[in-house]
Amino acid sequence: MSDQAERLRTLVRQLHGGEPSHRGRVLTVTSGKGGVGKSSLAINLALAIQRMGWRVCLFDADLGLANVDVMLGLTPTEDLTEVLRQGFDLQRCLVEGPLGLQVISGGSGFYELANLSDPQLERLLGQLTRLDDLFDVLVIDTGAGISRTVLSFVLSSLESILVTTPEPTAITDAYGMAKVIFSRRPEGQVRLVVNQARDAAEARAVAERINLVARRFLGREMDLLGYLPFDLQVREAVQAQVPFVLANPHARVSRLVAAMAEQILGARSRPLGFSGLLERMAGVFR
Ligand SMILES: Nc1ncnc2c1ncn2[C@@H]1O[C@H](COP(=O)(O)OP(=O)(O)OP(=O)(O)O)[C@@H](O)[C@H]1O
Repeated sequence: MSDQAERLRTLVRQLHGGEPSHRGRVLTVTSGKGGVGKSSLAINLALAIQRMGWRVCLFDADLGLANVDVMLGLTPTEDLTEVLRQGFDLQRCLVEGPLGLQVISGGSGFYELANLSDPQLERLLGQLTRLDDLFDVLVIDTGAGISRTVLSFVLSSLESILVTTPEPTAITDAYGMAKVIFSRRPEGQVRLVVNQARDAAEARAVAERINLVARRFLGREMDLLGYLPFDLQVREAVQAQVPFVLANPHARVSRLVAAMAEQILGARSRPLGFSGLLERMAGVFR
């Protein structure tokens, strides 16, 4: 573990001549339970931020079972496995999406991608760090749960958006994820999004329920970034492969996502740059 931490630090020094570049923000969108609407939120949030004028890269880190490209109707030309096997530049995997959003697909149906070794994860994070000059914001859509790969991405970023629904199973798993994040990345921020909530009151009740336990057992709590109601337009947008913020920019769900984007970008930023990914991953392996 400590060897890997040292290798990561050396890599950061090599990449930046000893100086972190202090540029972009890295946001991970994650969840404890699968199927809660994480990818849908990540895509629409990335587009809402891009629409505000920021240069955004959306990385689908649900490696091996990625579907952001499908939800956007994109066909990636380069495969992430080649970056890992041959050391290709990650920039070759960038595909342009709507509004100029740049997307990197995590590949689908590749067992190898779903089971990356530590050095492969390291190489991938190193390549992401190199995108720092090209983008203002990197949105990483992680897989669900607390696997090693998911945690590597989540713990390597300082800002995480934790998605849950009001269902008890999703709430329990969201708390589980929050517990891991707070214990292993105490300096980071976790914001909660309650998807498929009846209304703002239900979302606040869900957040309070999680925070009650989090305050008591972890001594921490999460800000409620926002909520989204159940809305068939979200499902229809997935089916039509056109994100709802584009298909129906004035719909309630779209306005709620735009408000989240404004809240995040208006919030105080810690400009560590993408290089922070590796520095913090080194901390994970310490
Ligand atoms: N607010 C919503 N209203 C209605 N349907 C929704 C809403 N949010 C998500 N969905 C639907 O729920 C399904 C799962 O969404 P999504 O793929 O974004 O979840 P996920 O958490 O990323 O799943 P996974 O864990 O498999 O990656 C999709 O069919 C999506 O259209």
